[in-house]
Amino acid sequence: MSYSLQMYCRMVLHRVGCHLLKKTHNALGPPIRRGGAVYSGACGFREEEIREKLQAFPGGSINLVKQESGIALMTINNPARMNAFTGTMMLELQDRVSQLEEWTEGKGLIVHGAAGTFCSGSDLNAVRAISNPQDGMKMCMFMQNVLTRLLRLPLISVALVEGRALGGGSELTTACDFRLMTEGSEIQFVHKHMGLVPGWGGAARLVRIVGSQNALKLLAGARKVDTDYGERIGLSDGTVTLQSAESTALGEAEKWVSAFTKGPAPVIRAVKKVVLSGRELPLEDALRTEKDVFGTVWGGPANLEALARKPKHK
Ligand SMILES: CC[C@@H](C(=O)O)C(=O)SCCNC(=O)CCNC(=O)[C@H](O)C(C)(C)COP(=O)(O)OP(=O)(O)OC[C@H]1O[C@@H](n2cnc3c(N)ncnc32)[C@H](O)[C@@H]1OP(=O)(O)O
Repeated sequence: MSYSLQMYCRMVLHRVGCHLLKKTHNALGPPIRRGGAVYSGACGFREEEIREKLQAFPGGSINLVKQESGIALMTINNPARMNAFTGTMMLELQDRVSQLEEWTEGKGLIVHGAAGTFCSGSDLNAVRAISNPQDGMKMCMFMQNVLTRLLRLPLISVALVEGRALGGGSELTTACDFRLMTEGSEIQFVHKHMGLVPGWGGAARLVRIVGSQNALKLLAGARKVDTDYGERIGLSDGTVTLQSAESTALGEAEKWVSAFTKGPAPVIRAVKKVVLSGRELPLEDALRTEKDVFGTVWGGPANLEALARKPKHK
């Protein structure tokens, strides 16, 4: 076959391949599918198996209030155990994330702990009972799925840290867009002291938040992060101080996040989506996602109303 015929055939095959790839990409939508889990049956993850095991460890709850303001409050509630995650709380966290994925008016989320402390990680009684490698890996995959979906919610999320955030509790803080800490609170990745590394996705997210050197210090040193150090390395986005005798840390956190959720829900949710794809996707995928999301707000009610107002951004 002559060279020019070879080149022609290669060009045709290349064009057909690109066309099929483009059709597949458009059909599947952007790589970050709503509620995109990391592990599925396709990679041997049998969720029903771990759900059954986690059911055997009851106690505590994950409470959720979806407010008129568009800001939801999620409470890690197991105060007798410093808000440690029992098995049923892990399952409830998955249910609450599913509810938030369906909340189309939502704009923000504050995750906090009951009784003035954040969360002391997995319930050690449950951990001891599923300490074999197989069950440990299944729990790890389950919690990675749930926390990845939490971070990917089209809501601006804040972890409000009061008291202590330890182990899995420190990992939970990294599954929010922002972290606010109260005076005297501490975030500590204690995993090394447990002979472990993070398993709920906390290491992967921590590197993206504070950089690999700081992540190494926090994990290899199991270093306590207080408000000053947290702000210095970028793990904390602010220290919550009570403005009056009546104010509460939760109220101050709501004021803080409200600065970013003011505006129509479709626009705020679109902002989170384009930042999320910029954070997670290769450039060209992120650009395509941005184009898709732009198309949902361009000429929409908020855009047309703003144009009619002849806005002046003082
Ligand atoms: C992927 C990581 C993940 C995993 O591997 O699955 C983990 O998160 S492993 C768990 C990591 N967390 C810990 O190791 C924290 C252990 N707890 C503590 O260090 C301390 O309790 C504290 C959180 C620093 C608080 O100390 P203190 O103020 O002195 O209170 P107490 O220690 O007396 O605690 C009160 C009460 O709560 C129970 N508790 C606390 N944390 C847990 C926990 N993670 N699991 C189960 N129970 C917990 C503690 O036992 C006390 O109960 P009583 O003994 O009945 O009084």
